[in-house]
Amino acid sequence: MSSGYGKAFALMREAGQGPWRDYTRHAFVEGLKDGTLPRAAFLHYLRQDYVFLTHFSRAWALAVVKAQTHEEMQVASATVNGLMHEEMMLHVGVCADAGISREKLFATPERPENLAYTRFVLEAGYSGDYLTLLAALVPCVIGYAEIGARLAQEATSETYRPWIDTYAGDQYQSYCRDIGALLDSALIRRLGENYDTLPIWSDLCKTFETATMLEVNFWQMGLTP
Ligand SMILES: Cc1ncc(C[n+]2csc(CCO)c2C)c(N)n1
Repeated sequence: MSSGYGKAFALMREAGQGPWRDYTRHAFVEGLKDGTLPRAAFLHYLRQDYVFLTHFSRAWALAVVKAQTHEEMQVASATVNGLMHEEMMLHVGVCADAGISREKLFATPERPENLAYTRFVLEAGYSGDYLTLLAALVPCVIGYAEIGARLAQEATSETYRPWIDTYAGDQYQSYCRDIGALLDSALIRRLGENYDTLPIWSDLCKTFETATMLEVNFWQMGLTP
């Protein structure tokens, strides 16, 4: 299922396949699939995710700063825009329907698992270059595409269908193919075609794997409102 999101993503996913499986097949994900995830856990997750996306938008803004080409800047700035004007607004809408006001959503206390993940990604952006930052961002972005695509096929309940469709839909899948291509071209531009033979490659894979493990913790947090 890793095909379609580029070569570097497939290699990084392969290098950290244990954590990747824990992330994409977490009990929270399986609960979305069969509809057994309690509504309270889902809403708790969404509120935390709203906070998560605030910091994630800031990290993508750092990618605008660290970019070296117009296209690299465009992808990053379009992502900041999409996150703040679309994805975060979906969360605002679902929470409003569940009686959680904007004020309450904005004031959500941040859980440590959430804080650890976003500050890890931001640190990759502050201290690292564009490649390091992308390696920290990609598990989150493409992981949801993989989860959405699988759940669209395997879901046995309609309860969480709107959530699944957001990530399984053509628009999000096509965006993730672009992100995979961006990662490939950014690596080749800076390191050459044989980037995966260089010492820096294992550092990038480690960053990818750490972000993946932090996604596992985020799902686990979702199960404990
Ligand atoms: C914990 C957590 N991980 C991943 C996503 C998915 N996601 C994060 S940013 C983005 C859009 C493009 O960058 C998408 C789909 C999420 N919402 N929450």
